[in-house]
Amino acid sequence: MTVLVEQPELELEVVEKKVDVEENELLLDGGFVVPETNSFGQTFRDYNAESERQMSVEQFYRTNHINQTYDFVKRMREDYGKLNRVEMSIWECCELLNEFVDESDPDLDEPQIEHLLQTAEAIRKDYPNEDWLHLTGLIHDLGKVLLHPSFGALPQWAVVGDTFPVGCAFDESIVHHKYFKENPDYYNSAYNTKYGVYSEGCGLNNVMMSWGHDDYMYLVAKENKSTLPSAGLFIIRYHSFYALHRAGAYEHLMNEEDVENLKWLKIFNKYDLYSKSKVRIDVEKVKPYYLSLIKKYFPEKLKW
Ligand SMILES: O[C@H]1[C@H](O)[C@@H](O)[C@H](O)[C@@H](O)[C@H]1O
Ligand SMILES: [Fe+2]
Ligand SMILES: [Fe+2]
Repeated sequence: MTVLVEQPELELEVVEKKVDVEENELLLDGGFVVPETNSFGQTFRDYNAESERQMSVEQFYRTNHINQTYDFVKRMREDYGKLNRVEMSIWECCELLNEFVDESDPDLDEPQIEHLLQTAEAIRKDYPNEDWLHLTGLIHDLGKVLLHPSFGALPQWAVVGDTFPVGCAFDESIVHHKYFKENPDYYNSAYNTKYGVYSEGCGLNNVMMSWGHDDYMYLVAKENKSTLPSAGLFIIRYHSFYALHRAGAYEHLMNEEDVENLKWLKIFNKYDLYSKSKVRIDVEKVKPYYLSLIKKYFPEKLKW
């Protein structure tokens, strides 16, 4: 049976307003105050600022860039795409994430569940009618469960951090780009050109992205027949693809549907990034609302 999923409508005017706001970090974004600095007193996503986390984050990206090759990604997609490891609900997965801290993130050292709820609640305030977007906020990082022993306890470099296409040249806008010089694909003439194994407008769906929590959670949602709209699935799959949604690289690989979905991703990104703070959310208070959304868009138990 094919389930037809309604695509949310995005008024262009709204997008333009949001984009304007991006230029001035202090302006309100439909109610959400975009903070100037992260909880360490630095600007967000400053990968060079001297901080407690700078060195470990850079070390993280070095290992990530060396090991994310076309062959590695292909193997991981095949293996983890089988979804034969665990059966659990979405909420159970949120709870599993409680113990993990993301080593790639210069802006956050809180357990992941805090980040999920902070993102979702910030979106909910500004977009009260887009319940699919609230749920997308809650689940977008659930793929980090790959760090858990029942998923083979993958190393951080294979789970978190920004993502990028493999199979074509690594764009200069990617964080700590210099470490790609130690990646074997960098010297492979099939992979190191602008298009590599891809073609103009082929669609991101046909592009292999570095392996991590985004692509994995997308596979989980899709294979378990989530009824989230395509924009929701797109956000989950590409939210770490900063070279695209922030720097505008790789646009030549997008098709028309990608262009539409990218508008929602840009909105989402502001909440994902700037809601990171030390302000705790009362989990028990908001839990019933999110359980009702999970019920609407997902089966009770999912294969992971
Ligand atoms: O460090 C962060 C973190 O791992 C996020 O979950 C991911 O989406 C970002 O792109 C990354 O830079
Ligand atoms: Fe993420
Ligand atoms: Fe996130």
